[in-house]
Amino acid sequence: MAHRFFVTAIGTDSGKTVFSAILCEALKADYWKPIQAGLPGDTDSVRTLVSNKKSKFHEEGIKLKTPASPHAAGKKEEVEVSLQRIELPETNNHLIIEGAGGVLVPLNDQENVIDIARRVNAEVIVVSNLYLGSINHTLLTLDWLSQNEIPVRGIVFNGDPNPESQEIILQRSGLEELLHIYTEEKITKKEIKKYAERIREKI
Ligand SMILES: Nc1ncnc2c1ncn2[C@@H]1O[C@H](COP(=O)(O)OP(=O)(O)OP(=O)(O)O)[C@@H](O)[C@H]1O
Ligand SMILES: C[C@H](N)[C@H](N)CCCCCC(=O)O
Ligand SMILES: [Mg+2]
Repeated sequence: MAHRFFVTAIGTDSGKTVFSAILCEALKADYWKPIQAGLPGDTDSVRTLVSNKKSKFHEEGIKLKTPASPHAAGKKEEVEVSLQRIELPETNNHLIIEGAGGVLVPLNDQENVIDIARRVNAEVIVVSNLYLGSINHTLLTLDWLSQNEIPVRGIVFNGDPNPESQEIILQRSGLEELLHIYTEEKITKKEIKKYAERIREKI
């Protein structure tokens, strides 16, 4: 059966795009960014990082130039940002869907980015970082997802190891660590392939 994963994180610039490229490469999956705020977009980045020929890169759902929260970018550019305007692309392949920022980033006055995951019935993967303060940001995110009955497939750590942080996050959440992406000098096709090998057996 084709997997449908929604990649979220504890914030912005957390490594969602990097991890989405890894997962696309591991599963030869398609990629889709339903809401892009800020250009050039993540779809171009993932396209340049993925090596396999099967992955397709779908047109973004809503594209905004302003690098801001989608609700603010939409207001500024006078574009309606809403769930209703976002349509799941057609594919029989696995699909990796990348959110924007974290779970409660607003699309508008009522809707949030995580509502996209709910609407398309995708399994959520949370990218967590390991800076001081990230335990709280991660546990708040996971607690909100659990309280709202949104299933989480697992956690991906991105950054320099911090065993105390990683252990307490895994222990409190009861979730599986799917992958640890270390801080690399540069993220290129080579690094993406290396991590794709590591996650393939876990997914
Ligand atoms: N492990 C890593 N090693 C080196 N650079 C990294 C690593 N993870 C992320 N980066 C770099 O950090 C920047 C932010 O990462 P990324 O674009 O994946 O974040 P994001 O969560 O997708 O952000 P957004 O919310 O804008 O979609 C990028 O330039 C990326 O190449
Ligand atoms: C511009 C950025 N790279 C993302 N596209 C959008 C991040 C929105 C974050 C909103 C917030 O949590 O304050
Ligand atoms: Mg991104």
